Amino acid sequence: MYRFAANLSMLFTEDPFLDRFKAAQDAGFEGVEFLFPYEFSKQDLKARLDSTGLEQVLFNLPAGNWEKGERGIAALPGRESEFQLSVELALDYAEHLNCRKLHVMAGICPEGEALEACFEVYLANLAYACEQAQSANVTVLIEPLNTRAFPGYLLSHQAQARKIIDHIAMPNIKLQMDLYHAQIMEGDLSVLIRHQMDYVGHIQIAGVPDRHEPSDGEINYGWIFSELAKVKYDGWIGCEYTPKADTKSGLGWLETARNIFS
Ligand SMILES: O=C(O)C(=O)[C@H](O)CO
Ligand SMILES: [Mg+2]
Repeated sequence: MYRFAANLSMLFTEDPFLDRFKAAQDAGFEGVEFLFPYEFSKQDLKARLDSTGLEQVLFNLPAGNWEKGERGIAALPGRESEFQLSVELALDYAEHLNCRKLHVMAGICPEGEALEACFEVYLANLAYACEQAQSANVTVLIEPLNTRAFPGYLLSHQAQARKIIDHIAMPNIKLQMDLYHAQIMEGDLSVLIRHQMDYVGHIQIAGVPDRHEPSDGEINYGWIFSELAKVKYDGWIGCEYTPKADTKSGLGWLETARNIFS
């Protein structure tokens, strides 16, 4: 049966980052994910995992200059050697944290660059990342992001991601199916769940349209969780949302989900 992971980049932000692991454990989570671990030492992160018994489920490769608006470098021509170094760094952290999933962000095609050139670089970089990750028993994830929150991002639809996965044709590239993004871009989530789970390596959830708790907004997650149970999804569900108020008071939905589906 699937398990819920707390995304520490968005949850428990009432606490300093390294204290969020204990907060997640106290709230009953069994795993954590986050965007970028690199400002912290592997040792400090590992110590939090060891002391809480939490599993490190996922994190992202370095994604360029986030403050300057970069959202990944995998598809950026001329940044290939930077990308290769980012793969090396991420795999080093992944090994230390015993993390088996890494999200490779594509990026936003720069002004003046042809989309075809960006896609070519993207495919070559993904193949490189998969080759490096395979010996480390790590799965590379690609995630379509919605164009409202991520204007210009190279990957925005589930079918696009499936085509890329088929093209790379390696066993350790999978889809990071974030239902928040999928609902905004295409909806029809039940059919996506029923027909594309062979591609899925990780799922994330949040309410739509405001990316608050799953209990907030237009998605009926009670229905979604039962659909995931029907297809026997037994991976992780990353809780990647901005709490409406504070994290703890917004966790009632998780209690309900656990009572029904665990
Ligand atoms: O924003 C998301 O949904 C993600 O999961 C990316 O990793 C970071 O933006
Ligand atoms: Mg996501």
